[in-house]
Amino acid sequence: MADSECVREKSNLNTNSVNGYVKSDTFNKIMRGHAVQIVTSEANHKFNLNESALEEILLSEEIKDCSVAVVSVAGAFRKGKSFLLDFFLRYMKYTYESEAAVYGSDWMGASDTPLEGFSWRGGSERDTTGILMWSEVFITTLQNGEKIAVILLDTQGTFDSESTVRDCATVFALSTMLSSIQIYNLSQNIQEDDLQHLQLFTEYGRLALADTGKKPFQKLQFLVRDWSFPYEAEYGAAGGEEILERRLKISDKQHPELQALRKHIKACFSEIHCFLMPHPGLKVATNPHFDGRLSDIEDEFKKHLCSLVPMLLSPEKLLLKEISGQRVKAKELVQYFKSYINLFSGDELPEPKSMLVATAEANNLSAVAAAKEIYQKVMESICGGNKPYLSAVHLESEHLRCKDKALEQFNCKRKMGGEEFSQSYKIKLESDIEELFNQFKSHNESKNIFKAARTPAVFFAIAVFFYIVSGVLGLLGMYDIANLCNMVMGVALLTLIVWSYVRYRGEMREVGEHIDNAATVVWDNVMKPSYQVCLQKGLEQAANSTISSIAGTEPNGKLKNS
Ligand SMILES: Nc1nc2c(ncn2[C@@H]2O[C@H](COP(=O)(O)OP(=O)(O)OP(=O)(O)O)[C@@H](O)[C@H]2O)c(=O)[nH]1
Ligand SMILES: [Mg+2]
Repeated sequence: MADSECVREKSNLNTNSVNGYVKSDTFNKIMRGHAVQIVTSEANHKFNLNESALEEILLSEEIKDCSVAVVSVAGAFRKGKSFLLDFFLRYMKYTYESEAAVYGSDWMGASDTPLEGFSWRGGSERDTTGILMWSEVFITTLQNGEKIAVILLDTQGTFDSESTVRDCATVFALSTMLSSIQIYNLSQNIQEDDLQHLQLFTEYGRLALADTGKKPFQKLQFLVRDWSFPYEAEYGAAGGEEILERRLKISDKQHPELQALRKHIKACFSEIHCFLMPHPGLKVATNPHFDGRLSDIEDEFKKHLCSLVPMLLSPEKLLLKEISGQRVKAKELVQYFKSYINLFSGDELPEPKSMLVATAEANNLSAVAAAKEIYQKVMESICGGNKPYLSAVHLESEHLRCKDKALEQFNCKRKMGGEEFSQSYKIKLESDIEELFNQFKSHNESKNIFKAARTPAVFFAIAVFFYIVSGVLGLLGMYDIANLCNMVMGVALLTLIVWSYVRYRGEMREVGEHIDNAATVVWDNVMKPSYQVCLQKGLEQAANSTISSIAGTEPNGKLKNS
């Protein structure tokens, strides 16, 4: 946009224009509206929505049924986001408010007026936290007569020393999801790490949204501050497009990882643009007493600000917020704020990690997988598949040997993140190995033919026992009890038939399980103890007879008649 377009002469105004910038004391004195903290960042790294404040702005009679254009500025901390937004505010007031005409002929205002609006300041410590919305919503009418509302959002800068990667991703993703124009504020250049962070944050936002098959976000405007290479690409939109084209170019020669990153970014936004801003001058960057007055800002910066702001915010350039192809009204935006913030405060989304933590995690997980594979392979060769049954003691000692081998392999592997970090993965490996061992154990048990035959043997023994008892009782004339014994025998035989059917057909497996459990109970509580008692008695008897034959006495203690 030409410089002259920015300077709007209002013939009925008594203003004093110098170098295109208006000297007017009235400008900015009437600063209506204020920044409202919509999303607050809590000490426990949670984000809260200030619903009442949001509703107060968006549900006001005047705008609640209007479609909205939401402009947000995001990016690293301390890079002039809030400062830029205050110029947006000046433009909005000048262009969209009827009284704005009294301020002068140039939206940038007087050269000696401090810059006000969203809080901004110099220094190295972060200023903005959470997400702020300007309380005054600007209203304009489109050519088709539709009234629309323009909303400005300021966001917490990313990568300050108090925020986790999750905090940064949440703010960036939330503001991208809720805005129709996201301005990605960068310093000096578009670097590969800027693109990587954009990929991470937008992926986080995309994950939170239901996949509609469409591009999830609308316009992305890269804004490079302090561009120092105008001889390579000129300041402004044309130079920006040139740089953007170079940075987002995909070629076959590129590593697949770099190609994927670029494809991802292009797939996320329906429009991507770039603008190169010159340095605003040393007073802006280094003077602690700088209060934002235009007279302290370099002309080159003001000139390009004058083309950037209308390019984004003039009525014909505004982009209406759409979600899933539907225009969003102000009252609906409240709902979206609520549901999106809930998405990010829940546990459903994976935790975005720093590059080191994510790499160290992947590293340790692959070491765990390799060690587990070794354990599994060796155990497989000992007791897996069609290998014969192994005694429990033998299996246990083999398990310990293989476990040691796997742990040694895990310890030997080089891993990122340090000893303490990998300790939790070692614990995970041990528990995974125990789980695998339990599987091998039960598989091994199933190969024990005696254990497999326990259920039929128990029920068959019950049937035979009660058959004999009923015969004896029949002989003694105790027919009632004999009949009862016959019935128990019948039930035992029937159970045996059902069990055989279940085993053969593989159906009604829970019935089979109950029968096996019943057989185990009978075996453990009745048959095994009686068998052990008999065995012990037999052994005692055998020992006694051996002793007595050596001592020349009868097993009952009497002397033999030799
Ligand atoms: N070098 C340089 N400094 C700028 C520019 N714009 C503003 N500043 C200065 O940068 C400092 C920080 O400005 P803010 O607007 O508070 O920055 P911010 O990105 O909102 O910072 P946080 O809220 O902490 O994330 C101020 O001293 C501004 O004067 C610019 O384009 N280049
Ligand atoms: Mg700020």
